[in-house]
Amino acid sequence: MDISFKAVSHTYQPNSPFEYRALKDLSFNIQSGQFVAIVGHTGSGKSTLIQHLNGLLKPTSGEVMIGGYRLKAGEKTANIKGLREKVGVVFQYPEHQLFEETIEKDIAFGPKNFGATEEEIQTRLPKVLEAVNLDAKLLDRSPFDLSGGQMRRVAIAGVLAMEPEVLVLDEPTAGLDPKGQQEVMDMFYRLHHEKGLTTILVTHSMEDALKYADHVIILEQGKKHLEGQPEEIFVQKERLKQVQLDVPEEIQFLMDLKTRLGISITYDKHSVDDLVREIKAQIGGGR
Ligand SMILES: Nc1ncnc2c1ncn2[C@@H]1O[C@H](COP(=O)(O)OP(=O)(O)OP(=O)(O)O)[C@@H](O)[C@H]1O
Repeated sequence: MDISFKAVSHTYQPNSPFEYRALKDLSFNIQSGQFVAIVGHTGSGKSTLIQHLNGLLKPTSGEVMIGGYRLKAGEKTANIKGLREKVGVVFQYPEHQLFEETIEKDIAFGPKNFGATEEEIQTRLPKVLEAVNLDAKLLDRSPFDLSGGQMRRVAIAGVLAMEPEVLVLDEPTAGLDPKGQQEVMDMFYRLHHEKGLTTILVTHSMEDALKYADHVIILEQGKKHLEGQPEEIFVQKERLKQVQLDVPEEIQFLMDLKTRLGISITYDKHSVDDLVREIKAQIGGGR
């Protein structure tokens, strides 16, 4: 689904002493099928932004379009349930929201709520278990018997079981060890391509944004600071520094190669082997 924000502002608790303008005149477009990273410091408005994607929040002014669904102040969104079915949100620490007595019931909760039949649920279950790499033998167990990493997979399976078209991920790897982080991100990346999803990832990791996203939006105090393709955005060291963000390690490495050794390699999601080959070619290092 195409998504657009048109001059969106969001003010919390308006006309009260606690009034806070968390989004300020924000405009951008996301095309169906894109993998977008939203990056920004604590308090820059990332969570506020993503809550507009499934109608948990509405703009105070401006307009959000998600496919054919419109969110606008003073206007009732037609069929908001349909929107929530199509936009799956994996909130931070989603395992905290598990509550059913078995894993099967927890995964089935969302689809059931949206009217999926028992038969449909039984067809979806093996697929989502496979996607998150969970053993079907666990279905009758309590989610609370599992490890933290497995509990998160159950929670993610519950979102996938809704068969969303748009997947919104709010820091999905927070609190996982490095191996778990990579597994979870690789899983989302695979799903994104296999299912032709539109994916919106909120992250603090410049490396993840570089590795997985094809479009990046950097927020600062509720405003758009930078937007574009990762390889355009992440070379802008000074602009990133203004908002206390660093150039991702891989890009910094390529920049250092250029300034220190005169080796010029354009960023292109290299594997280590590709990189070694290119460096060798430039320094005349033979095979
Ligand atoms: N319910 C609320 N009432 C008042 N202010 C709020 C509310 N929720 C968030 N804010 C404020 O809005 C600003 C943006 O918050 P938001 O959670 O969107 O930022 P964020 O970029 O997601 O931060 P983090 O990385 O810490 O999750 C913050 O200054 C926050 O204090």
